Amino acid sequence: MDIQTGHKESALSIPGLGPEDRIYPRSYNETGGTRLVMVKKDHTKYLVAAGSGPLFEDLQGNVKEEFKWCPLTHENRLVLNRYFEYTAPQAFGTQIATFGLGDRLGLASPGHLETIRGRDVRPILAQQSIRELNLTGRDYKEVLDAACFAAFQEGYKDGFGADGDHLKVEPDIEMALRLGFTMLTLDCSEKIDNTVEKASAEEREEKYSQLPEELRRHYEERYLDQSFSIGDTSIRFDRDTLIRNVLIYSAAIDFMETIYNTYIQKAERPVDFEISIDETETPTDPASHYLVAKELYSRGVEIFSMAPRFCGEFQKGIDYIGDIGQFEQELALHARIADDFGYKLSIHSGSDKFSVFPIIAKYTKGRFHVKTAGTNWLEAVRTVAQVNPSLYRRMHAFALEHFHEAAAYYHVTTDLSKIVPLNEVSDEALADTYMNEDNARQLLHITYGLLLQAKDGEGKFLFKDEFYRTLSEHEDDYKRSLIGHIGKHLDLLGK
Ligand SMILES: O=C(O)[C@@H](O)[C@@H](O)[C@H](O)C(=O)CO
Repeated sequence: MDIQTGHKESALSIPGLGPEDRIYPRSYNETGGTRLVMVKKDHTKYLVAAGSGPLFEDLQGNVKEEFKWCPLTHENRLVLNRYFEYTAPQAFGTQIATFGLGDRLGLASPGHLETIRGRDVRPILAQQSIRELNLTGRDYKEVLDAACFAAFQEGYKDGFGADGDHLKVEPDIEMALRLGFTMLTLDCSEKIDNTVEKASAEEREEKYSQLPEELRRHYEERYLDQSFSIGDTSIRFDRDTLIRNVLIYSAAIDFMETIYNTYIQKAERPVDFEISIDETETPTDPASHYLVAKELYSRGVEIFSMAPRFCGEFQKGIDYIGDIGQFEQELALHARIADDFGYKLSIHSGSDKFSVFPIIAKYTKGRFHVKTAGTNWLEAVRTVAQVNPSLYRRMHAFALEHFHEAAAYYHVTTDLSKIVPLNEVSDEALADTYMNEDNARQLLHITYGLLLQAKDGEGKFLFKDEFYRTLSEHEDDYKRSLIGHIGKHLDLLGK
């Protein structure tokens, strides 16, 4: 099979590739006497090197008929990073919109890059939380390898990021930084006191009085009975408001400062630092967002983005649930706070929030960070439903049986009784019936880990191997599905 390289030499003709195999022409590169391209043979991808030179020598692989066939290993990914800077992740800072495209399978990034290419937004391709790693059985090396190889495969040279997402403890932060992640999302949910909103004023006073006198004085001197402007809106911290915010957020703010001073300030390269306070029971009042931001910046902590918990529901894989008028009112304030302090507003669980994307685009003035992950998993499931109905039926039935185990990891309000029974749906109607209905979307969304890890009595994967093989056989179908669906997200975000 030949690849027209547009180079003065003849086309690169690679022996041993059959009609089912493929060459990825955008991956083609030449350096120092080596010609390199990515191919897929028998549903396995390789880097194929020809010629000679340091790159040919540095890549690990088997030489056949003067071609070195190099597997997509971590070691070969590091070699690519050394020779081709665009295959390594980078930080982006606060001035350009960024879009998180968490890829639980390690298969979605080529489609993501095809979608985002040429748009005024940059992709954070390697974005997985520890929760996702635990549920999929992957690690950060694999996540970052897949993203780097995708950039090489697609010849995407505009830069991509790598987000250690929802990190809560220092060992995970150290591991992500050591592996070269360029963004850290610090999850402060376990430092936020959610009991405060349910307490009485007397109980809050009592709890507040037990805080160190120095801490109480710190906040009272700076905020008590003070008013602050957020655009045309003035916020004021009366005693009860201040006490509530100090009880809810002061430990989290100290945690943010410690992590910033310990890791971000001392990092050897730029790291985008995101604060996540979205996965808490307590919606983030704009006044609370302001106080957290004011405290951070007064302590010298500068961030890339902040993810508040918005009013309403940002549930996984479905549109916004709530009063859009109230959402718009509060988002305008959240966006203004982020703008005034110079960071970006971050929107978590951004998958499919189509009804609020125009509002987000408007008030962030197109400078945002939006995170998605589950929606590209669901597009993979949609593709399987279209081309391998038997596999989809088996996965769907398993998901129904194990849904409640998965519901422990994600907050959803799925009503299983509203999901049409499988035996009432034809093969041809599976994708439309289930991938366009909220309850079925959430059923398949949150059970991804159980589905991918499920094994039979002999230790053989029930679905995973067939799932990956099906997506490999229908690589272009999956890519088209992603381009359409993720493209809809970006179109509505004005990108
Ligand atoms: O599912 C997860 O654990 C993560 O992908 C998400 O929580 C992520 O932070 C996100 O908001 C993507 O929608």
